[in-house]
Amino acid sequence: MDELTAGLFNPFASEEVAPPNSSHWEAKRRLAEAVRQLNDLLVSTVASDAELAQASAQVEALNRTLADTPRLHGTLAYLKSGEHGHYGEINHELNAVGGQSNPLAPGLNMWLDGNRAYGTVRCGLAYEGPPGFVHGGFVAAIFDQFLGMAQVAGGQPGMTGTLTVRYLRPTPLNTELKLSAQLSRAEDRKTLVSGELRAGGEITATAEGLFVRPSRGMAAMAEMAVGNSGQ
Ligand SMILES: CCCCCCCC/C=C\CCCCCCCC(=O)SCCNC(=O)CCNC(=O)[C@H](O)C(C)(C)COP(=O)(O)OP(=O)(O)OC[C@H]1O[C@@H](n2cnc3c(N)ncnc32)[C@H](O)[C@@H]1OP(=O)(O)O
Repeated sequence: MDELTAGLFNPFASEEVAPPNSSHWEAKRRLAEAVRQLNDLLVSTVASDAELAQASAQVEALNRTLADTPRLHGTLAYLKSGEHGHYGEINHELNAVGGQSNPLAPGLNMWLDGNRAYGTVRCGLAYEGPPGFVHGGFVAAIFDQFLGMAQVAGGQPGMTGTLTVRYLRPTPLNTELKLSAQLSRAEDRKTLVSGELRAGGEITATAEGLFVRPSRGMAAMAEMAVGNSGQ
């Protein structure tokens, strides 16, 4: 474990969503929730063209305001600022699948109980693929993140090498989905994790992930990413 992996799992180790660690994240979670609602409203509204044009102008004005505020580009920049918590806390807020403060993320919550990992997630209308059901790419993304966090319990966290998803039946929108996972094997740099996704007690998909700790180590991988986050 290193600076990045130390404490990574802690914020997730609770059945309740871990509360924000500062007023900054509290404020950002509120904004993220408002943007999630905006997403749902955008895909469902059949307002007039004039109303849509007016809404666009309002959002564009807000974007200009936020573009003029101080910004940090990427989780590593947040970590290096020293003001926004440890890596696990920052990832808990900004991760693309699990981040509470990232409106792209459906907001995956997860926790450990013994040697099993559990999680819950709900995907709104913006995640629709087949009519009324979650897009399969998001199901895979949820497994990638969930199994990716579960493998941290094995003590040798790595990057997703291979992820196999078996879609057994469609996964419904606007429904609390339940995840569970267990470590199948952890040897040297490879960790194998398998998991299930359930809706209303029925398994809709299963997955197996093989995670490989990079030969250079995770921290070196992160350093390699500096400059990729846009300015
Ligand atoms: C970016 C910075 C991140 C910072 C993180 C901070 C700490 C957080 C800590 C922990 C949290 C983790 C949370 C993750 C959750 C999200 C998961 C994702 O979405 S990850 C993104 C998608 N995945 C990739 O982009 C991988 C891209 N691929 C690679 O980087 C490399 O190919 C890598 C690391 C997978 C392997 O590279 P090698 O050079 O270290 O591997 P070699 O030495 O060749 O192989 C070692 C063993 O692994 C097998 N192997 C290698 N690649 C494999 C693969 N793709 N599938 C299956 N097996 C593979 C090989 O056959 C070999 O096995 P034999 O020892 O011979 O038995």
